[in-house]
Amino acid sequence: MEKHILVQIIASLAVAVVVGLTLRLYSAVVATPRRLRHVLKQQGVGGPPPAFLLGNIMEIKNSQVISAAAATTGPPDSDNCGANCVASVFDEWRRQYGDIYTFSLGNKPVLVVNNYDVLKEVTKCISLDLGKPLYQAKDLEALLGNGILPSNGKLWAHQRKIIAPELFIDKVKGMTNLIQQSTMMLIDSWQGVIDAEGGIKADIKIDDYLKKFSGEVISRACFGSSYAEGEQLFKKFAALQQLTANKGVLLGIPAMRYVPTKQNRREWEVKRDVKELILKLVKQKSEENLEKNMLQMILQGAESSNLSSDAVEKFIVDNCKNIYIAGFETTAITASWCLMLLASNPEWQHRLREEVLGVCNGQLPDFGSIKQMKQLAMVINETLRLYPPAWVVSREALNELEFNNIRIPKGVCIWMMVVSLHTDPEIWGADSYQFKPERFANGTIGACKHPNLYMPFGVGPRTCLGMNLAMVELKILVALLLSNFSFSLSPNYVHAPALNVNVQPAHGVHLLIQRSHA
Ligand code: HEM
Repeated sequence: MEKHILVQIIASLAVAVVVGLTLRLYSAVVATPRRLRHVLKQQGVGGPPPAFLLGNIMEIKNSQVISAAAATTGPPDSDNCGANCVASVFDEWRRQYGDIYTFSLGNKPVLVVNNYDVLKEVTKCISLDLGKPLYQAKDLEALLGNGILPSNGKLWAHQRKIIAPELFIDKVKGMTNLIQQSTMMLIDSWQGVIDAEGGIKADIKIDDYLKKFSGEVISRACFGSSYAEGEQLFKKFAALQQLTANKGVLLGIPAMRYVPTKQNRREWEVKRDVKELILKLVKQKSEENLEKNMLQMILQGAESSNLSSDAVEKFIVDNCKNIYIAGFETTAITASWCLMLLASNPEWQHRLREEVLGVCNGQLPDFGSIKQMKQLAMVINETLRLYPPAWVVSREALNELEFNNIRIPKGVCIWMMVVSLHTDPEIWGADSYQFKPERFANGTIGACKHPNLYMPFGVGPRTCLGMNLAMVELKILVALLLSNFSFSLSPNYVHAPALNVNVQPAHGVHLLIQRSHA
């Protein structure tokens, strides 16, 4: 009899657990997203109807496939810039539903904001209630962990306090030598290819060389190692990034990241390898007892945080991963796009070379001289306008917020479509899709109607910490390359901006590189 009662109790408990879990799942997947969309709809914000579980992911995915088919050979068409590879479906929704609309990323409602008054308030908001989307921390866990890029609240503030001073402009000034040396290594390798091909010019796919360059700079500047020492690590990062990008639509599906699919198992394995490699590097560098660099600061920051030893390890590994990932590919891709644009616009290439040679007067470009290269700054700004590596700046309302009388309930994400805003004719004028660096002659303020909507480095308190380093790095690199070579597009170049994690050239950038004075 007693046994019978026990079985009944266990069965009732099991039913209660199953019902509880089902209700929670229903709430997370159906009821909450529906309620959030309803709150927005009541305020006149519409959008495409979401499909069960996937939301609108398939429409976005299909529009990217169509955009990828728009690849062209030769110089880029005036409207085939970064905006072309991502924005088609978003532009269509904007036409249909207006400047503010909502779509669903899996079960997550996302508010896309193109309205300037609302954007003005979002970009100025400094509240910790406007944070990074929580889905990013979950979906990109293997890649970013809980480092500075996806974290929020007190943890984020603590990480920023540790990392920011290491990237202040006076610190970057001290990195000029190593940037010059890393560029000279790149120049030597291109000279070598040219020599092997007869000594005058060579057809070179530049992307991997530029990645090696930016990897060298970030390894030496932030971690006191070299690209060669960190090479294995960079390869693992690339593998992790590719595994994340391969997930495509699966990324948005709730709980998919826990399923031991072949892809997920591979991701867990690479993640373990990355952790081991970083910890080995940290151990080696702290034993060398060199001058303090970012690695040492992250180490100190972790140790002073009253964390358990596992948590200290995680803090270090996650933040090292974040710095590498934030600064490595973004800078390399910008350099690729910049050289592609200079190769397609010989008159600008000529103007910049004249400027560099005039300012440097036979010396290497350095921190002082690059400040005088106004046209170089204009070209880099224009590159980042047309091909911003980060095509969207995203946030989540971690508590209810209000912008320009629009109530944004907790849990709604906000997307600022950088690629669309950077080419919006209302902001930049009728020539918004064209490469015209002269628009930046008087800085961002003179270039467009709403300067806060030029956001290649993001906005507000979460603005890119590596902006100074990236700009100095790009200026020294381009100035030195222009003093040594001239560039034209190779017949092998296929222009196809594509969306991976960043906006990048799908088939790489092939240039004919000729030795100057050859
Ligand atoms: C052309 C090169 C680069 C571009 C276009 C770029 C762009 C960005 C963007 C768009 C964000 C997000 C901002 C936001 O959400 O508002 C960001 C964040 C960040 N970037 Fe960069 N970045 C570049 C280079 C670098 C470099 C070289 C480093 C470091 C060595 C770096 C470190 C960071 C960090 C640490 C954050 C996180 C800031 C935070 O959340 O508080 N970036 N970057």
